[in-house]
Amino acid sequence: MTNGAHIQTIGVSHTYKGGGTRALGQIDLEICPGEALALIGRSGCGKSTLLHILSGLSLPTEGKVLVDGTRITEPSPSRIMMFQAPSLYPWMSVEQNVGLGLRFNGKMNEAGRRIPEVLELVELGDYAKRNVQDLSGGQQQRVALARSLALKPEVLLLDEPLSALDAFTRHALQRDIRRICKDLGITLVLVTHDINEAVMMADRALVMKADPGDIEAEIRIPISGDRLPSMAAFGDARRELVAAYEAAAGMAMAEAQSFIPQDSLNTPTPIDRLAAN
Ligand SMILES: Nc1ncnc2c1ncn2[C@@H]1O[C@H](COP(=O)(O)OP(=O)(O)OP(=O)(O)O)[C@@H](O)[C@H]1O
Repeated sequence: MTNGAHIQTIGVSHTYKGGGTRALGQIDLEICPGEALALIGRSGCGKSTLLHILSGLSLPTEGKVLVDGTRITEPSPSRIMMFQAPSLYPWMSVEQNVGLGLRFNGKMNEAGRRIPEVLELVELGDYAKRNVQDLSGGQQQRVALARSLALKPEVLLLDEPLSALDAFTRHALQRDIRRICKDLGITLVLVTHDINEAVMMADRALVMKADPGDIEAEIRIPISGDRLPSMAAFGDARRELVAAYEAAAGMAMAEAQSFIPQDSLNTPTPIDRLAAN
């Protein structure tokens, strides 16, 4: 269990060198310890740029990011970023891949205890000795998640890590990542194009607009316990988010709806079916 980190951005703006694209206008936001926050918006509105700045991988052109009151100037193993590709070493076993973060951070003395612990958390306890090449895409993302968790991060930053997965696997991971972060007290920030993913995973969603990237709306998603797309509260939050997305993107509702996987509009999703059995 960590305390989760408190994150604050003060006047953060970013202009890329070269082409001079102003990717972010002026972002002032606060994320509470242990909160799950989604950044959502059309392509090019600056979601990934903001996530990279929160991780310390990029420094803003102006403004600053404070984590627990301290200005960040570089990446840290306490703030882990996960991407669409799980980036595993294919010739290594599951446990060797999970131990890589510990190895690179000089913490191999913790491997014997931490690796089995985090493999249990991601439900891969029986897969420790397996080669990662023999795992499905969803299981490989679970290995990458276990590798991140082994470092006991205070912040997990997700840049659409589930977008390449099938609907069933994706829903299961959305549920499990939220549960694990809540159980461990990790502050979660995720970038997604998928409105359902935001409602499945986040306590709050920030809807961004482009030119320059800015926060246009904030939607709270106060659904306690397990979330299912068939719940009335889920549908309410999704409708609110679609309306905000539509306004931010300057598009018609029908066009905004086309960004949402149709399988979860009104029909039961794989997760609903799982819960019903
Ligand atoms: N390395 C770069 N150099 C110059 N401009 C960039 C660079 N990376 C991103 N941009 C520009 O900055 C703006 C914001 O890009 P960013 O990738 O943050 O948006 P995004 O909302 O994450 O988009 P997507 O959803 O497509 O990933 C865009 O106009 C993009 O073209």
